Amino acid sequence: MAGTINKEVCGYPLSIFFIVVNEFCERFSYYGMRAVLVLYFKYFLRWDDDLATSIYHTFVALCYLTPILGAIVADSWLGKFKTIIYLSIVYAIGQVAMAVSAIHDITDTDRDGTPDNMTFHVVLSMVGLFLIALGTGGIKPCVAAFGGDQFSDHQDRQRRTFFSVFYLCINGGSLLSTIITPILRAQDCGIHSQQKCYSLAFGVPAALMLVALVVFIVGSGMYYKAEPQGNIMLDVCKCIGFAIKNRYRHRSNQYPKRQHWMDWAEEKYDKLLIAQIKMVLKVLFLYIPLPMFWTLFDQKGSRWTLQATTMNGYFGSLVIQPDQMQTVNPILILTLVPIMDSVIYPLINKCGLNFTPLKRMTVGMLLAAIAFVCAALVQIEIDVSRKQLLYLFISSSHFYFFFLNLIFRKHCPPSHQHPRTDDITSKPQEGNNAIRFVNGMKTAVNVSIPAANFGLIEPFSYSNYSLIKNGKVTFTLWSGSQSCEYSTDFGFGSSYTFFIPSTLVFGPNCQESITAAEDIKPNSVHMALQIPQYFFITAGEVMFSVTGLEFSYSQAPSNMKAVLQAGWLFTVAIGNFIVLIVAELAKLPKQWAEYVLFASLLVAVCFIFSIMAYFYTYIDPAEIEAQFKKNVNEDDEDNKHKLQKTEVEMNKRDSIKCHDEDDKDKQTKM
Ligand SMILES: CC(C)C[C@H](N)C(=O)N1CCC[C@H]1C(=O)O
Repeated sequence: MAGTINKEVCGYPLSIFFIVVNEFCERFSYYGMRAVLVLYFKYFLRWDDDLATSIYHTFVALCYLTPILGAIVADSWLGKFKTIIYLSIVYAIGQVAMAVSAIHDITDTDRDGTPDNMTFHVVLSMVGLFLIALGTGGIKPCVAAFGGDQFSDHQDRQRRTFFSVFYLCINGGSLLSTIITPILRAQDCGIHSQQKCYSLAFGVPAALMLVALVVFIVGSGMYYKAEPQGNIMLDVCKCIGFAIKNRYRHRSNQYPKRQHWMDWAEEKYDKLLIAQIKMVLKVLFLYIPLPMFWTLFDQKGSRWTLQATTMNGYFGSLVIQPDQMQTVNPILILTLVPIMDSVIYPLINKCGLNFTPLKRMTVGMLLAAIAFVCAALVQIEIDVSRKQLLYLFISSSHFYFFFLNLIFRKHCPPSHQHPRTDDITSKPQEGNNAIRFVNGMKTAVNVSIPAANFGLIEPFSYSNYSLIKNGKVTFTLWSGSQSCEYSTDFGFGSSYTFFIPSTLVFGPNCQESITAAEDIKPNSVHMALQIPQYFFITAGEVMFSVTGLEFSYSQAPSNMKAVLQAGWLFTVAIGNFIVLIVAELAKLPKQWAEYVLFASLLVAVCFIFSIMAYFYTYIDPAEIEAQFKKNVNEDDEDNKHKLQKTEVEMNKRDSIKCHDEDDKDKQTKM
């Protein structure tokens, strides 16, 4: 950061305050919008589950692919500062487009609460998502690298702390927004008719993105802004291309070997550029095994959440929904990052162990593998409890149906004596409870709750199953003008059949008259058992991801800092793709076996990575670049001297020649 005067507070450049606040707001915006996106697709745009999931994952993957674009623009053309400003504007426009696309009143001409021109909403939201992916991905590598740029070469320790604080901000922002936006979405809003408020759930992230932009601009006067160094990526590609071609041209044994294949570009390209490309390639090569970490990490949003749906979420009086378990990750990040930085790493140092960045990343991968072993153990526990429940279910249902048949035979005309066979045999999805009613009365009964209507149940018949959430539910039973209420509490993943007896007396409540048969017991394995797996994956993330972020910065040449950050984020994108592929291909009969398979794969990859890391030599790019520049200057001096010498000699020769010619002239004249 030569030549910049930057205000410092406690040894840290003041400018980084604006950068971390910007990151906090940006991550709030991104994760907040993402938290309600699938529900928006499903309930607002009315897409089916498959389409909603595919578009969601495509969007997430795109967000981690666009960093390459942003990095190229920043390092080669606009510089990081301008790239962040321009792409943040694109990003904010995208968020506003999303918020507008979720206002149902815009096309609700008949005012029935549903949009009448769905194409408008779909097109606007897709344009919005594209702009968001471009913006969030584009600025992500630039913001991290721009933050790193604010430190001088001697501020290594401060820069490391910056990357930790940066990670804390990412997770602080995401934690807050994933709690807040679902609450906003659940509100009712609208001009002509009230609907779930997706526009507010997207509007608040849009506002936060504008705040992020303003905060970043306010800090403008304080930043160190490294100048872009021309179309560096084009030069890099050309240089690599030339090295390969030149090597191929000189493949015969008669040409002496060169130390590195990139040295074959020496005939045409600057030695500094070749050295810089070597630095980048070395790090990129090291990145090859890394997507496997993200493949495991990203499954906490899918497989682990599905696992939570088969568990019991009652924490005392607090009920945790399966998808809320994911917030354990950012919560743990907020506690583990400071503990690692101020206790664990210094302790390891004190023990005389050199815990290098690559060693930390290796341990991080191992911790993620342990997390998956924990997930497998929890899965085995769930499977065992389910087997017991299934056994209970089968044995109790035998008695139960025997009992029902007796009643039917006694009360039903022969034409109605058809006990149904489509009884539920497996646990309901997503932690819901499957409920049905049997009407033992001679008159039809209507049963309803605010969220579902079981319809009119004919005498001596069953209703269909309805899925309802956990918690206390009050059913209202109607027969003609008479009604009564029946309340009960549900856990997660159970199934009940409620029997309305012929002797039911309607009154204010019919609590005592209705009997419940438990077809499938509620989930018995507690969600708290997932905490160890969350702990290990998050501890792994702190060691792997925070370190990787800093490593990518510190090992990158000055003109390719953002590019290498983009390379790092690219490993996240590939990890996401692998999850998509695996979800399609891996059809292991047992879920716990799949977890063990992933853990083993990561251990294998980790082993390969540790070998690669062993051969990696840490460099100080600034020092190498300075050395090259010095050499070039010295060469320039040498060249100048040589040139001067040559000029003098040439002049001498010329004057001798002139003298000779003068003499000749003189002689001829004579
Ligand atoms: C999934 C959490 C909300 C965020 C996660 N702990 C995290 O910080 N990241 C996941 C991918 C990289 C990083 C991020 O930059 O968002």
